[in-house]
Amino acid sequence: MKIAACQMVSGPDLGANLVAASRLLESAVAQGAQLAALPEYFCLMGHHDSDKLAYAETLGHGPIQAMLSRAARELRLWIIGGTLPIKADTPDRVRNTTLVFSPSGEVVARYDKIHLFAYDNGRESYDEARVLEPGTQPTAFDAEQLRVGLSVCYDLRFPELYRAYNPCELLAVPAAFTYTTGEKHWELLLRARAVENQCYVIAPAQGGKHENDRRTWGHSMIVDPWGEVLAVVPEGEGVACADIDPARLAQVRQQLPALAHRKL
Ligand SMILES: NC(=O)CC(=O)C(=O)O
Repeated sequence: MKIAACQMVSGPDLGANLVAASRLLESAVAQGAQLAALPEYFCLMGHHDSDKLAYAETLGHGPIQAMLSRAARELRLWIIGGTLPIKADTPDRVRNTTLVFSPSGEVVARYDKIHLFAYDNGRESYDEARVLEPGTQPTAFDAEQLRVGLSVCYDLRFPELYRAYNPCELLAVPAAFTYTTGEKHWELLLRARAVENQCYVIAPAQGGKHENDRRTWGHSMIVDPWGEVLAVVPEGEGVACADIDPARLAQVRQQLPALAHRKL
C-alpha cells in the first residue's frame, strides 16, 4: 500500500485550511496513495486557545468531519484526519481528536491525544491542559492488511503507548511540533519508535511560520522499520509518499527478532 503524509502550514481561517487539506489529499491520490494522513490541528492554528472551543464539533456533525468524509468517499482513500477539536464532556474543554475515515466515508476509529504538551523556555510557552481534556485509550484500526496504531504529537515522547500497539505494521503521529523542540528531537524520536517497534511510521506535521506567529518544525516523514527515512517534506505545504512493503517488515523482524525477545 502507498501511504502519504501531508504537511500543512495552517492558519486561523477554517475554510482556507479545509481547502488546503482537500488539495493535499487530492495530490496524495494523484501520486498513488491509498492512505493519507493530515497533521495535528490541520483545520485550525488559531490566535488563542479559546479558538479551539469556538470550532469544536460534536462527533458526527460539523464542516470539518463533513469535508473529511466527502474526501475519503470521493477519492476512495483511507484518511487519518490529523486532529480536530471535539467537544469534551467537561464544559470549556475539548479533546484533540484523530478520526479515521474509510474509503466509504465512514468513521472507523477515534483517538484522543493522551499526553498534553507543556513547554516553557522563558521565550515560548505552551500548556495544552488549559483547554484540552486528555484521552485515555490507545486506539488501533485495520486498513486492509495494515494494523495502524494512533498517537498525536507529544505522545511521541512516551514509548509505552506504542508498545500497547504491538503487533502492528504502521504507527501514525500527526503533529505540530514546535520549531525549537522539533529541530532537536523530532526525527530522533520518530526513528526510535520505528526501530524499537519494528514498524513503519507516518508522521504528517505542521511546518512553517503560522499567522498566529507560531513556528513549527515540519519535516513530515515516513520511516521504515529499520529506521530509514523514506520520504520527507522539510518545510511548507507538501506530500511525502512511500510504499509499505510487507516483505521489508518481515525481513527486519526475521533478521533481528527483537520484538520476539521482549521480556517486560
Ligand atoms: N506540540 C506538541 O504537542 C509536542 C511538541 O512540540 C514536543 O513534544 O516537542
